[in-house]
Amino acid sequence: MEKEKDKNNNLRVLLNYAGSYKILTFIGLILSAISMLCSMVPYICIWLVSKQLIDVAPNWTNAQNVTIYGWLAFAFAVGGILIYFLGLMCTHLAAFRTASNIRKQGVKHVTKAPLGYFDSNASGLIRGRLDAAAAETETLLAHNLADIIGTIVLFISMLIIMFIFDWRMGAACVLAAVISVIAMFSMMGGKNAKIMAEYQAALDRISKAGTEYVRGIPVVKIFQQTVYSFKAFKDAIEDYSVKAEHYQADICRKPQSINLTFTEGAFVFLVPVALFLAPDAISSGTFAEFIINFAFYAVFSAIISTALAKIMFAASGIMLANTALGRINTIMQAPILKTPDNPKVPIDNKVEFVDVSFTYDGSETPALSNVSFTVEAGQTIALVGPSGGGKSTAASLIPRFWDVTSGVVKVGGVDVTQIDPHILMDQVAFVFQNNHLFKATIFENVHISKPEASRQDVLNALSAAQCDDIIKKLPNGVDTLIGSEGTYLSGGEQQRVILARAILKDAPIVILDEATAFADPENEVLIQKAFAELTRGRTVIMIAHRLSTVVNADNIIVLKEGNIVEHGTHKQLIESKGLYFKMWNDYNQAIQWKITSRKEAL
Ligand SMILES: Nc1ncnc2c1ncn2[C@@H]1O[C@H](COP(=O)(O)OP(=O)(O)OP(=O)(O)O)[C@@H](O)[C@H]1O
Repeated sequence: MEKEKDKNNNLRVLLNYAGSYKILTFIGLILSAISMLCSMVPYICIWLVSKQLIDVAPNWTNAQNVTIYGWLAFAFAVGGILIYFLGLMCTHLAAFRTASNIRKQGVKHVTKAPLGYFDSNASGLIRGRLDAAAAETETLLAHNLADIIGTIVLFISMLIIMFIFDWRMGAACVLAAVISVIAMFSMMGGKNAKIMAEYQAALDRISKAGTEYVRGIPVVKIFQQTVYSFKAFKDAIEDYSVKAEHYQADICRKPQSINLTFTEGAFVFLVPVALFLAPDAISSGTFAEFIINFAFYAVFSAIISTALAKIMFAASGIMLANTALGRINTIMQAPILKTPDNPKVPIDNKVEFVDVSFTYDGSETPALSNVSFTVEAGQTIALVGPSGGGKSTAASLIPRFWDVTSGVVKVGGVDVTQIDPHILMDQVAFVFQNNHLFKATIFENVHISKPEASRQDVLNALSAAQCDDIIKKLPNGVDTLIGSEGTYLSGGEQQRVILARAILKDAPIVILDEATAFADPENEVLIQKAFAELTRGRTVIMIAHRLSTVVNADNIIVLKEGNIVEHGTHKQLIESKGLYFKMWNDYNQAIQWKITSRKEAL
């Protein structure tokens, strides 16, 4: 019952996407129903012609209405086809508009999602999902719905006609159809519905794991692995084959055989019933009419298989559209970044965390628990600590990649949720490790952070980010398209261009995720210089992986499992001999080891 309600709701939701074009769907459905009624008329005409011929036999010239019936049959057959096409045009127009509106509204919705949403939902992937789901709804709206309505009308009129001429032979034909339909629905209903859902879910898992596998091909190749090393993909394939075999062999085999037998042989009961009725017809002198009726039902029963085939296609279309709509709904339910009704303006560049806790959606343990700290305007603080401690999470709450679960993050004395998102974005520049360059020129890649900047501003930013050597060696200098025709930048070079982008933005607050690995020592020196340019005179929150870069920070916050376990200057933390002290010793030992190995290698 609930499910039926869901389906109806889904259909209503889908139809609402069509906007004013919704009416075309209804017109299309009505036309489809009319065309089905038209397609019945030729059969009745055949019956009438046969009856008249037998009535006047052997004086055939007395059969005056034969021509009229012939033309009538022709007119309704052609008219039915034309009306059907007209109906399809309407449903197609509405379906295209629906799909296009789904795409537009989906994209519009996700652009309002917080940036963090795109960490786990790559924008390309969302677009792909939206596109595929929108296309899947097209089939339902353009064809399946019209076919369902047409088939319902066809069935009702068939039932009426079946019983008009000879109810006994009519019942024989209907019985075959009923058995066929029962067999078909037994594959889908009851406990089989659950198995079918599991089968669909296995199919979904295989497709997701397949995508992950394709993404991971470089890793698989590098480590000389095979597809079987991708356990999730292998498991998904195996699980699917078990479910598919069970579904096909145990669930579908019997009902499908019954369905096909009675769909294609709708007259299996007709012949025995006719043989049973024939003697009566002969003795009562109505054998001629009996033969006409028999011929009519034999011909007419052929429609049953067409109607049943249509129902089957329509049922699978509805299922597909339902799953598509489910996918669309998850996109439409993406969280929205709330904008303040009466935005406030930050008064300075101070950053404050007041009792902040944050738990990722779907996670049970908080990534941050009751975290409080203050970064005065112009100060530099470093977030350090073991992997998974919550450093990146804390940094990402400042530009509202996510909103806190409890507590407040303030910029310039104002809760970030009360600042106009555009102003907040202007206030903060962030350089994260997963920032990437677009397939565009170096100039465009930097210019994007401040569209009103002049060419000279961009060049100055590149220079400040120590990019002069990169530009010098490129064929078209700053106008070289990167990511094409063999023009690729090394990791360290890319990092410097990204820093130029942040320098050009000239935001007073800088959030910096210091990269863990650079290509070579030369690049590293240049990057440190670029960092220094970017952070000069600004409020800086730095996620530090190498402790050498935090020694001069005004405050170091040590995060472990989402809690601040220590804070203070480098000197204070070394003296207190806590976690930072231990990390510092480990770090120095690692450096020592690196230097010794290099010396030995030389
Ligand atoms: N998008 C996400 N969804 C769910 N959990 C997440 C997400 N990002 C991080 N986490 C979890 O939140 C916790 C803190 O992660 P975070 O990335 O902030 O730590 P970190 O200190 O920056 O780690 P690292 O030094 O390895 O970058 C971890 O347990 C992590 O698994």
